[in-house]
Amino acid sequence: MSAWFNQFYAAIAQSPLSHWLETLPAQLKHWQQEASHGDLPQWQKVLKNLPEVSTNQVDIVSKVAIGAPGEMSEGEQKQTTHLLKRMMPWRKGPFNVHGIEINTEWRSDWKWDRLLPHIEPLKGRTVLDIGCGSGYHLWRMRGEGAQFVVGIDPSDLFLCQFQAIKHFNPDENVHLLPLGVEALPELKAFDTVFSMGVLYHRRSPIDFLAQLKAQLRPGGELVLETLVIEGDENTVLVPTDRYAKMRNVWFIPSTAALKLWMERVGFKDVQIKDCAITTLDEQRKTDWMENESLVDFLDPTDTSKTIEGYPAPLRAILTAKA
Ligand SMILES: Nc1ncnc2c1ncn2[C@@H]1O[C@H](C[S@+](CC[C@H]([NH3+])C(=O)[O-])CC(=O)[O-])[C@@H](O)[C@H]1O
Repeated sequence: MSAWFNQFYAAIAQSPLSHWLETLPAQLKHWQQEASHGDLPQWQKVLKNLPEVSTNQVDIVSKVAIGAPGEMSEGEQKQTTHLLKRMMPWRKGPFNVHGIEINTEWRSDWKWDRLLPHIEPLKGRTVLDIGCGSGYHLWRMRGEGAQFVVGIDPSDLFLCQFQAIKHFNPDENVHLLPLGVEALPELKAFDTVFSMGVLYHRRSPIDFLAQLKAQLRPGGELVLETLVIEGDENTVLVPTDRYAKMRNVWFIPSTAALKLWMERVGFKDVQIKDCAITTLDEQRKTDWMENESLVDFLDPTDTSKTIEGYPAPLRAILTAKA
């Protein structure tokens, strides 16, 4: 684990991110101490047992698929499937690892397809994905030619899932750090910052937007994806309790309200690029995520509503400049 982070420190030491080294090592040391009391040691064991299989065949441009047929024996494939299943639930993907199809709860590739035509080309860019989950989109960012890709997500499980994929595709320019957005100093160094599916989990969304802006170099691009509702610039839904059975949903603005919030924190050229209802094909239960999924979160008699009676999940993609 220290090796993962040491690789990251070495990679940023001579870069515009070097000032991160003033705070990051102490934070990750603290995280390591805390995490050692949870499930992390068990997932680390899983990672240690993954077979060593190298490949030159990696497709991270049209999907995330690693390996060519025949590189992994049938026995290794069985063993790997068993080990990866010990890291369930797999939510964001899908991944194909040496023929093993990790059919995740979400078709994260569909979100990627929706946003890619609308963003500045990633070629040569240093990018940050805040709340990156298992890191599916990190690979797709690298696939678009980003030079250096960093994801942050506070979940220990998602870090380990990411490391499992990285084990089979050890790209030194793709990293995931177990941090929440609140742990970031004002880095002002990234060319593009993504944050998808996180704003509604924040109690203070305007502060969150300011934190995103503080990670960008002047002129850098924000790509923001979040739940929205229909309405004008003063429309925002604050659920009385749960939203789609999630306890931690705080603010669901209209796209017009969100645009206003972004402008109020100083973003320029804010544009609403896409708005899509989440379908039952995009988020569903699979062999790799056996818990409840979207179908269980919607009103069984009217799927335009959540089970609590709110508008069903509608997601928008906005871009803006720092
Ligand atoms: N304080 C925090 N700071 C950063 N991340 C956080 C925080 N709290 C929770 N998260 C993380 O934000 C992610 C939200 S999921 C979107 C994944 C991906 N981006 C996707 O667009 O598919 C959307 C959803 O499941 O509702 C999870 O991985 C959390 O661990």
